[in-house]
Amino acid sequence: MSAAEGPLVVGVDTSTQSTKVLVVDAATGAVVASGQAPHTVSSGAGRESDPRQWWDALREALHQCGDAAREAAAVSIGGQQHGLVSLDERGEPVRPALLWNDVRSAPQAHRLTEELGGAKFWAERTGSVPAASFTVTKWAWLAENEPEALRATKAVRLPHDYLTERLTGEGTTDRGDASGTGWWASGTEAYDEEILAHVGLDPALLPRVVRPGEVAGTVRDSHDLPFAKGTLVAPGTGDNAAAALGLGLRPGTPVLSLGTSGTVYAVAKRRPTDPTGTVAGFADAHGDWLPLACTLNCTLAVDRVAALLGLGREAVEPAAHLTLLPYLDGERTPNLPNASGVLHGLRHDTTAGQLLQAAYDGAVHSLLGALDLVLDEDADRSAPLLLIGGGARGTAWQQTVRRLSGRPVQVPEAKELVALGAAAQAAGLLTGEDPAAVARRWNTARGPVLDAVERDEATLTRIAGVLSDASPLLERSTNAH
Ligand SMILES: Nc1ncnc2c1ncn2[C@@H]1O[C@H](COP(=O)(O)OP(=O)(O)O)[C@@H](O)[C@H]1O
Ligand SMILES: O=C(CO)[C@@H](O)[C@H](O)COP(=O)(O)O
Repeated sequence: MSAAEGPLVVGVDTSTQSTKVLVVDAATGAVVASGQAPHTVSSGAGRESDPRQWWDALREALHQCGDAAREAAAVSIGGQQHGLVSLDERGEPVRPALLWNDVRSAPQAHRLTEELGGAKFWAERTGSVPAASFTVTKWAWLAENEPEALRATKAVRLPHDYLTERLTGEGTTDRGDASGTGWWASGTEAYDEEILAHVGLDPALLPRVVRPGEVAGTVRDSHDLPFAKGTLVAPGTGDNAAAALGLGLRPGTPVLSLGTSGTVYAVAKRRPTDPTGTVAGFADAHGDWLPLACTLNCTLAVDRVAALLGLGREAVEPAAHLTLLPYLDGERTPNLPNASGVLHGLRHDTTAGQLLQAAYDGAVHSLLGALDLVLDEDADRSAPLLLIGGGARGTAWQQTVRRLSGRPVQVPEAKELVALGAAAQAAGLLTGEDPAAVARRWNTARGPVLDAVERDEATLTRIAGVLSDASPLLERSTNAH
């Protein structure tokens, strides 16, 4: 037996690049054991992963946790949002999952928006204007490009649903992740029959939406994970909603997450309906809302620039007059799915370190442009930004966010806030507490606050100018993919 004060819970983050698992003492929030195993994502035109690999990675990450995982009284799975997992009648994937950062469905996003009443209709109905990331556009892409795969599909799941179902044997999801599909009406909090009919998706193929605080199921008999039969399984949720739980987030505090995706969000009491499409009007995992903006190019894009230059991540030098829009994967914020990277201001004396700093600046600029939009009008504009995700550990990321936001930046010591939020959700099942209150009791957001510095308006203005002037180039496909 472990020396924990309370029962143990397991929180999982099945994210784009890897699965991370924490075994947590529900009484104190102490992390008793942890594990991590990588995923592979296809390169080239699309971004796909085999869902069975997520299960294998979960098993491997749990194995790294040793005996602690066996003692878990409850488990919860948070994961990358939006991915389309299509399953056959045996529950096996019909094809690899189409991931959130696969932009091939950009034409379908555009077409669906126009066909069903325009951006305002979608924002009012679902909270969001569909971009290529949204599941509904991927379903429409499948219908047009792989009709046989579509016909073979007998169940449609999101990444976290897929793993939860393999644990419990029941098809379930939650409001947070459902709100990123494009077929969940945020006004009525139910699947939208008109949208589903329009894209030819039978609602019977979709999982049941479990309410916050409800048990999604229990661990079934036949599986190869170290959980005991009957272990409670919480609803789980999308990774951003899970991190919001993991931080015990209250309205008015903005979060900037630096991972494969860059995201900026806050908890809100009012249902978001942004017709410009910059802010996605997601639901959070406990009854409020999570207005959020997301970029496709964050840590991976900057790491790629560093690798091309042969530099380490921290080898930056002030970028002076150099602008790099690091849209290596196309971009979602701003909505430029066909874009590629653009460099402006190169001179004989430009250094590699300046080029790298310009990549950081370009990546952070896109996120900060949406910061005020995700906050309620009465939010305190000088409150610290919470910086999370793998990139938050990097000094160059921290300093770039600090300089371009002009705000204090708080970096929580806890590293895996998505998995921690899932663990808090699992703990809430045992104690009857609100998971965000559990996380506050665990004091998960504690960490150093970097003081505000003067905002670098010149750089922000320069990047905005290049973005605007390069607009025809950014809308054009390079045909490299
Ligand atoms: N010490 C570090 N400094 C800067 N970046 C880091 C550091 N450690 C990890 N990262 C970045 O974190 C990213 C992974 O972050 P993570 O939030 O786990 O991504 P995801 O959830 O999308 O899988 C990597 O792409 C890497 O660039
Ligand atoms: O698409 C979004 C949010 O809308 C992304 O935030 C995904 O949820 C992937 O997250 P990471 O794996 O990068 O953390």
